[in-house]
Amino acid sequence: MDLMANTLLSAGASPAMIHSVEEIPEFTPKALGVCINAGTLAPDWLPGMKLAAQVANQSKKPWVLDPVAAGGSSFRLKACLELLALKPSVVRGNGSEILALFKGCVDSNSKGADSVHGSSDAVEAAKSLAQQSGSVVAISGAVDYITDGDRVVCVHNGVPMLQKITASGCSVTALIAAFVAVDPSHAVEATASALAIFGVASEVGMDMARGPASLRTLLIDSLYGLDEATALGRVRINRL
Ligand SMILES: Nc1ncnc2c1ncn2[C@@H]1O[C@H](COP(=O)(O)OP(=O)(O)O)[C@@H](O)[C@H]1O
Ligand SMILES: Cc1ncsc1CCOP(=O)(O)O
Ligand SMILES: [Mg+2]
Repeated sequence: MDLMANTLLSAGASPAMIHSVEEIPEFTPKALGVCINAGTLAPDWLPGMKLAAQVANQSKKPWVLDPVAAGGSSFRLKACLELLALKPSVVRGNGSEILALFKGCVDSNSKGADSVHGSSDAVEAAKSLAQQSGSVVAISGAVDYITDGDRVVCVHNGVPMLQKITASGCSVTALIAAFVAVDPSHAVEATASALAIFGVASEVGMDMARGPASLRTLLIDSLYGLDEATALGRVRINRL
């Protein structure tokens, strides 16, 4: 939650981390976008997540799902599939998470929040999942893939060290929610842009980082200080 909120603040967004069902009906309509993250899922939390998705839908606000470790347990997979059925604008996961959602079964090789698959292993699953769900599906990894079931856009920014920072994936999903909030009718473009900008910030930070802990800090600083020339000069996006 710390890294997610600070990522959003650095990028100029205004985060609020809300859990309670008492607050969600009043709070959610005020937000321009919602991010629902399954990371620390518990039975007590699931009703709030579903309610937030429903209120976002009623308020015509985009919402984005991060199905953290979806293949890790039956409870988690069922919850993520129920959330996906509530029609997020975008679902962003790593290769293993997108494959678990597509196959609808737990993964006996699951490493939990970390992927055991490359992002390219999940491209066909992501296309089918996007067609079935109506959501834009993004797979993160060495190359990020974003699809609406028809187009596939690739983002080549980022550094491998991001895998050593917990919640880097969660944070880029939050950034996707902020970008989609700005341009809800172009969810593919907004998602690719968020992934590219997060990747560029990590590349800039990596020039001075000594390891994951310093990169974590430099990532936030780089995102905050990113200028248009650096962003446009370093973004690498193409079509598959
Ligand atoms: N090998 C890599 N090279 C460059 N960027 C990467 C690599 N692996 C992950 N990333 C980037 O790290 C961020 C988090 O992605 P990922 O590690 O796949 O998510 P998660 O933490 O949910 O598993 C994304 O912005 C992604 O592009
Ligand atoms: C390690 C862990 N366990 C539950 S949530 C979480 C963070 C996962 O974050 P990310 O998918 O961004 O690495
Ligand atoms: Mg993750």
